[in-house]
Amino acid sequence: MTDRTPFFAGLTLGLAGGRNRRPNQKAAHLRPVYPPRQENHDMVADQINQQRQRIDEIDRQIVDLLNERALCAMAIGRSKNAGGLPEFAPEREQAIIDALERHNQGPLSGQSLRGIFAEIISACRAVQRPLRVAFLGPATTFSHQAAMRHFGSSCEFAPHRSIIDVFHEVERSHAQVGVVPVENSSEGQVSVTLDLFLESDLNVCGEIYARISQVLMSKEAAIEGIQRVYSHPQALNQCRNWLARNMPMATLIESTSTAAAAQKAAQEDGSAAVGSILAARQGGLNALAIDIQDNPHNTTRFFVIGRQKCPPTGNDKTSILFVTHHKPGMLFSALKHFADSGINLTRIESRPLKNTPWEYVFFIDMAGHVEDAQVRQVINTLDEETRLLKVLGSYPMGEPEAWNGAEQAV
Ligand SMILES: C=C(O[C@@H]1C=C(C(=O)O)C=C[C@H]1O)C(=O)O
Repeated sequence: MTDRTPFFAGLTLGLAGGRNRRPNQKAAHLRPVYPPRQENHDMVADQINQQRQRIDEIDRQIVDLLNERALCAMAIGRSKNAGGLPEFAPEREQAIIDALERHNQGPLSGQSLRGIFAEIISACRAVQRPLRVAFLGPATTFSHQAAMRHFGSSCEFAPHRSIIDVFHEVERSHAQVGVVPVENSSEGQVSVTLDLFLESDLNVCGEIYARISQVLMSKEAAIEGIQRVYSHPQALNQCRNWLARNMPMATLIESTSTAAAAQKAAQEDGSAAVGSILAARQGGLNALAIDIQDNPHNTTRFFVIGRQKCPPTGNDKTSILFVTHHKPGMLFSALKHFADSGINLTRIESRPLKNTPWEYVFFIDMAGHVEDAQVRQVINTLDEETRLLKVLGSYPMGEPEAWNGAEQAV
């Protein structure tokens, strides 16, 4: 991806018009820094130099240690190849991050540490074999960003035109994993994804929560000149009130993705797009307003799908789907098994069964792993009582992303 200078000009403009900052209030990093008074100057310079030398020394040690770590990963990769095991081991990656968070004494935050180790693990995975990650493209969609944050940048990211293509790529082994949206905190279920699980044999082997900050972007310098706003229907819905309040005269036009909308806005005068700050940057567009989603806590949950199953980590979720017999009390009876076993349900959703009108398939997420005795037992009972039951997978419980605001996403 290339940075283009106009984006930065546009971003500054956008921030001034953004929701959280008054026009003349400068961000701390933009305030002028004055040189220290002359008498302190030498002492300060000396202190800084000393610490910088120390940092240079530490950085060299870090590089040596990282290479030592990569050599271990290569050796593990060779053993896995010999044993026919997949290179990607999500449960091990989760265990590493959890243990390091427990070990961490600060001042680095847990979130910083997670980001750093996502990249370290990504690089060590890549020396075995780069992980190929299929996602709903084009580049810069929220799926792409969620995938990059979760898997680090040392992967092959493969954009696809539709969610069904992402499933197919993983099914055909063209990619080891795929990232697909499953639900949004404002807009609810992503029905295409749910429906595909009925037909597909892929497993859910991870979940990613991504805070969604929507940006209004355009090659125009101000909102006033904009007649058309492009975006994915989900994104337009997420910003419906803001758009009605701030640009009531603009026509809203649906696109296949937020990234495609940004491309359209880059080609047309008088047009804007709603999408990610990354899409604005990629398209060289001005960010005219940031965080325009009506719900400030707008979050999308993604599933990582793969052909492999994920062993327990001690902090997992399990997703299943089932179809009950069409008799009174069947859903109640199914849910009662979970209640009786004290299993915490984290989501329940239904979708119509396509080939049997007025019958439904239920999707349930629960705390626990399918190898846990209690979860196993309830699933076995349900299997006997229902017309169809499918375990979609057990996977490490994801953590909702801490909110830094759109500026940090730059
Ligand atoms: C090195 C391994 O392979 C991969 C890389 C990992 C790492 O860099 O720590 C962890 C898990 C795997 O996805 C391993 O399985 O231990």
